[in-house]
Order: sequence, then structure tokens, then C-alpha cells
Amino acid sequence: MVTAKVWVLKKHFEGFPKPSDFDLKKIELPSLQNGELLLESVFLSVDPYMRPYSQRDMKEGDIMIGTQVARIVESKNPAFAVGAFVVANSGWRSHFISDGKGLHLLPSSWPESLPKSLALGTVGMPGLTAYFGLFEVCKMKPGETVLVNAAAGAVGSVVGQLAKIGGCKVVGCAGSDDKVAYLKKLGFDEAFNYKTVTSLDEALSKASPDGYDCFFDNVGGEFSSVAINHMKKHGRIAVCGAISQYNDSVPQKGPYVQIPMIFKELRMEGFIVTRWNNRREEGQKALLKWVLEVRREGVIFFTVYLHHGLPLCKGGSLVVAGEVRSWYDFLLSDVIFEPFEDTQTILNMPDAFHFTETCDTSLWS
Ligand SMILES: NC(=O)C1=CN([C@@H]2O[C@H](COP(=O)(O)OP(=O)(O)OC[C@H]3O[C@@H](n4cnc5c(N)ncnc54)[C@H](OP(=O)(O)O)[C@@H]3O)[C@@H](O)[C@H]2O)C=CC1
Ligand SMILES: CCCCC/C=C\CC(=O)/C=C/C=C/C=C/[C@@H](O)CCCC(=O)O
Repeated sequence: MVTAKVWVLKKHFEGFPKPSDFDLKKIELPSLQNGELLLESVFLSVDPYMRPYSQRDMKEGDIMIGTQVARIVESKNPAFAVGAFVVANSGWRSHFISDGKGLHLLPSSWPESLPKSLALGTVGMPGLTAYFGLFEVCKMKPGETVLVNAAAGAVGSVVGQLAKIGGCKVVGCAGSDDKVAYLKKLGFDEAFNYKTVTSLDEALSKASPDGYDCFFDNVGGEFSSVAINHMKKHGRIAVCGAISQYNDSVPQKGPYVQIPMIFKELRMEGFIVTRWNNRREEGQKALLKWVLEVRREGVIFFTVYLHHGLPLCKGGSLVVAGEVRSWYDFLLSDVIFEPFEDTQTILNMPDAFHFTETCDTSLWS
């Protein structure tokens, strides 16, 4: 029998987590069943997400969430050999039994000389966050200017280095002079200590006078409210984290949008209509059709016949042949609406069915 040590959340965090919020317990593990494997923890990860996630997902007494690098010490599962290493989202436990689901074997190309702890950092979830946040959300391009806060952290330090590799100018900020020196060593073009600058505005302008194309936001809050004003036109912001708010027992003032944006993975984009100047005619044609045709009557019946596969519409009454069409289709289609008197004739027409849309055109006048 193996005795596992587990760290449980004794009390939900109030403000910063404290050692007294945790309790160390021992659990006797049963013998393995077929298909199961026993793993021993090698590295445990502590990540910022665990602070808000514990509030959202855990109850007091639960084993603390988190990922770990673990070594397989016994296996009755042919897919997992003894001695192999995995990354597991198994919480803070010294040993655990798994059926293999949710275990990620370290890549076979992992060199012996490379510390396996990197599987929880640069070559793990934080590194992947930087990689996908930069390439899929910021969509950074060579020659652009990238801003990243919490830049000396697990995510931010990878963001900065990947952005340099990607041919960008990189500006980072951190909360100590030592970290700023570290950023310069990593190759950041500009770095400043956000805690000691007299003005964040001035620091951001000085670091990049013509602004930023990409902002990789790990911090949220006041920093983001200032930084957004330094973005270039068509700039992109990756709302990665809001660490400035995780330990707030009372939510900070100000309508900070980062938390719902992250949890709901929202996309928010500013725009100006002149962006579509090259599609002006298309839009006006659709709007004209809507004004002149679709909104003409309170109860709308339209007849659409597929004539050689194309919709032929004699407007006034819509009897849709084939699938029910959406208004948007009609607004954009080249269907010409013509006055149509005899609704009864329509109703007897073959291979069609009736699509009636009732709308209050008074709302449109
Ligand atoms: N969306 C996603 O999928 C993921 C999001 N994240 C987020 O990325 C961010 C960074 O994570 P990670 O790199 O792992 O974190 P680290 O723990 O490596 O670094 C966090 C750093 O944030 C800075 N920080 C802490 N509190 C504040 C504050 N109030 N104001 C400004 N900076 C602060 C500190 O550095 P300093 O000295 O500079 O203040 C701290 O060292 C977090 O917000 C995290 O939630 C991380 C992984 C995945
Ligand atoms: C107060 C709300 C804060 C909202 C944003 C919080 C955190 C953003 C962030 O850091 C997200 C990190 C996600 C990490 C995912 C890790 C996985 O490897 C395992 C996660 C465990 C789980 O999803 O249960």
C-alpha cells in the first residue's frame, strides 16, 4: 500500500493565500486494478489561475488544484510504461492512481539534460499560453511593437522572447529593477519598473513613441486602462490574465472587463465604418432593398421560386420553394421584388410552402 500526502484547501483564500489556508493529509492508496497506473509527483506547479479557480471550482477540504510532472512507478496499463514521465492535472498530491485519461506523456524528443520542470513552465501551459496568445490572438507580424506586462513571469518572459524571434520590437514591464535587468538580458528592447516610474503614461510613450501593435495583457486593471490609449490603429490586445485582481477581497473600482472577457473568452473589437468604404455599394443595395421591399407591409408574404436553381421572387408574398431563406439572404440576393396581387394563386402553387413573417413595420418608419 502506498501512502499519498495531499495538500487540501482548508479555508478559501481571503486576500493573498496563506500557509494556514492549507492542510496536509495522508491517504492510503489501494492496489492497482487492470488499466491503472501509480504515479509519484516530481514537480508541482503553482500558477496564478489557481487563485481565482479555487474560488470558482473548489470547496473547502478539496485537494488543491494544479498540474504536476509525475513519474510512473507501477503500471497495469500497456500505454504507460514504468519510468515514463507525464504532465497531469492531478492537484497537489505526492502520489496518485490514474486510468491514463488526462495524462500527457512528455514528448519522446525531450532531452535528458532538459529539466522536466519546464513541462510546467516554458514548455508547458504558460509557454503555450504565450505561444498561442501571440500567434492566434495578437497575430503579431514582423516589425510590429509588442507590449507585455508581468513580463518577467512564466508567460510574459516567453511572450517577449517569442516576439523577438518573430522580428518585433518588445517592451516589457515588471515590478523590480532586478526583473527589469533580467528582461534586458532576455533581449527586450525596452523595459521599465511599473512600480517606480512617475507616470505609466510617460513610460509607455517613452518606450514606444508611436504606440503598440500588440498588447499581451497579463495584469488587467489600471495598467490596461492606461495602456489601451497607447495602442496603434488596428492594434490587438490579448486579454490573458488579470492578476492585479485575483487577490482582491473587494473587487477593484472601475469597470474592468478583463475577468469576464477571459472566462467567457470574449472577442471585443473596435471599428469605424470607413473600414468598409470599398463595400459601400453592397451595403446600400441591401439597405435599399430592405427599405423599399421587405418593410413594405405589416404582414410579409414573399414568393420565391427556384428558377434554374436561382431564386426568382415575385415580392409581396413569400412562398419559399426549397429551404426557408434568411432575411439576410434576401437582403443580399439579387432577387427583385415585384408587386404581387393574387395571394390565392400563390397559395395553390406547387412544390412550395408558405413562409410567413409578421413584423411591425411601424417600428421601422
Ligand atoms: N488565459 C490563460 O489561459 C492563462 C492566463 N494566465 C495569466 O497570465 C498571467 C501571468 O501568469 P504567469 O506568468 O504564470 O505568472 P507568474 O506567477 O509567473 O508571474 C506573475 C507576476 O505578475 C506580477 N503581478 C502580480 N500582482 C500584480 C499586480 N497587482 N500588478 C501588476 N503585476 C502583478 C508579478 O510580477 P511583477 O514583479 O512584475 O509585479 C508576478 O511575479 C496571470 O494573470 C495568469 O492568470 C496564465 C496562464 C494561462
Ligand atoms: C477572478 C477571475 C480571473 C479570470 C482569469 C483567471 C485566470 C486566467 C488564467 O490564468 C487561466 C489559466 C488557465 C490555465 C489552465 C490550466 C490547465 O492546465 C488546467 C486547468 C485546471 C482546470 O481547468 O480545471
